[in-house]
This record gives sequence, structure tokens and C-alpha cells, in this order.
Amino acid sequence: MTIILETSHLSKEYGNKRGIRDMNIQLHAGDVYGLLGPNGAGKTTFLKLITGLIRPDQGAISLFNYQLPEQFEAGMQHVGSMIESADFHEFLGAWQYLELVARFYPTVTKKRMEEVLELVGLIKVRKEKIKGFSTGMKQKLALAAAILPEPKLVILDEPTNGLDIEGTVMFRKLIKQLSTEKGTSFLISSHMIHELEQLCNRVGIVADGQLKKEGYVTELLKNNQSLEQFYIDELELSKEDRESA
Ligand SMILES: Nc1ncnc2c1ncn2[C@@H]1O[C@H](COP(=O)(O)OP(=O)(O)OP(=O)(O)O)[C@@H](O)[C@H]1O
Repeated sequence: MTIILETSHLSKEYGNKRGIRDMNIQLHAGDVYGLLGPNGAGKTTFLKLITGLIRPDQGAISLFNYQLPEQFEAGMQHVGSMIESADFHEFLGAWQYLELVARFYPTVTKKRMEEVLELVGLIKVRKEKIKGFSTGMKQKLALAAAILPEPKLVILDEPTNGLDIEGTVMFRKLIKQLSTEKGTSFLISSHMIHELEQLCNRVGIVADGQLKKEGYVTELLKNNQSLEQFYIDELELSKEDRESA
């Protein structure tokens, strides 16, 4: 199995002593890996470290065999990401925004830009200014930008936040399609357990800034009635550990 992302002992502590500690995660090519955890567990921090938005205090990140942060650009060339609510230039139209993103990727054509807008359901409003977009529409545009250069790995932080049912179904179909037809790998953070159960082949449970457990969804489901039950049991164990420490 080809390892496309590996973190070892990745740690980041904010001024308030919160953050993540000793996160060791491996992603294999073709994985749809779900990072599950309650609010404040450290999921976004982990994804920000991998995408270079913040720097680690300790630990190593290898992305497509490039070491971060030293070889950041080379490592990120096959990665598309959507971390927290995208910060858009609101005066631009959706099409103009994608044109701006496309400047970083010489291989992206106008046809590809139309294709991604069609995929996320924004083709009809491509000329409208982002200022007038709803949260869900902005989320869809951020997703379009993340998949625009046909990356090998797509990193998505809470991607269905703000999406309606139709948008959520679109998002799920898109991930399945890209993963089965193009072999795209995904790293997705969410607390929507049912969503991850349907989408992912592997999940990691994060709580209190640490990776508490991980495994193949099929394996986890063998011993548990549902991923939800497994998740609740793991969080309960982690709470007991904390209380007895
Ligand atoms: N810039 C920051 N400064 C100080 N503390 C921070 C900062 N960003 C995050 N934290 C803290 O670090 C911890 C992990 O936050 P993080 O945003 O990574 O969690 P999360 O699992 O993504 O949560 P959620 O599901 O609510 O988005 C939290 O306790 C949070 O309060």
C-alpha cells in the first residue's frame, strides 16, 4: 500500500495549552479517511498543520514523500483543501474566483472550471457575485476550488456544514464518484458520524487533542452495532482515562 500522508508525533499547543499531542496518522492511496471527534477535539488543528496554515511545535509530516514544512510546495501540489469557512474575495463572481484559483494550476482549462461548477451545482450562478451567496453556496464554491486541479488527495474540514439536504447528498455522491472513478483519496473531518460511516473506509477518533483509536470501518462494525456506538464507547473510555489520571 502506498503511503501518501504520514504524521509522526505531530504536536501543536496554543497559548491556552490546548491543541493536539502526538498525532500519528497514515493515509494510504485510495483511502477515504474520516477524522471523527467532538467540538474542540483538535481535528481542524490537525488539518491546518498538514496544509501549512499553522506550524507544528514538534513532529514530522510527510506528504507524497515530501517533508513539510521544508518541501511544502512540492508536497501540496497534489492536494486540494477546504479548511474552515473559506475566506472569499466577496466582490468577485464565482467564475472569477475559480479563475483566480486556476492561475496556480497551469493545467486547469475553462472546460474543467465549467465541469466543477456543474458538479457542485453552481453553474447557473457562475456570474453572480459571491457577496450574494448563502453559506451553503460558498461551501460548494470552496469544494469546487478544492477539486479543480484534480488533486490526488482532498482534505475537507466539516464539508457539509451549512449545506442543505440536497447539497449534502451532492457532496456525498461527489466523494464516492471521485474516489471510485479517479481513485482520489480523502481526509475528512466531521462530527456527522452517519455521513462518515457511509463514506469512509477508515476512521480515526480524536478526543482531547489525541488520536484515541482508528480502524477500518468494516472491522469496527464487526464488533459494534454501529459506528456511533463504537464512537460513544471510545469517548466514554477516554473520559474515564482522564478522570483517573
Ligand atoms: N487559534 C487558537 N488559539 C487558541 N486555542 C485554539 C486556537 N484554535 C483552536 N484552539 C483550541 O484548540 C482545541 C482544538 O481546536 P480545533 O479547532 O482543532 O478542534 P475541532 O476538533 O476542529 O473542533 P470543532 O469540531 O468544534 O471545529 C480547542 O480546545 C480550541 O479551543
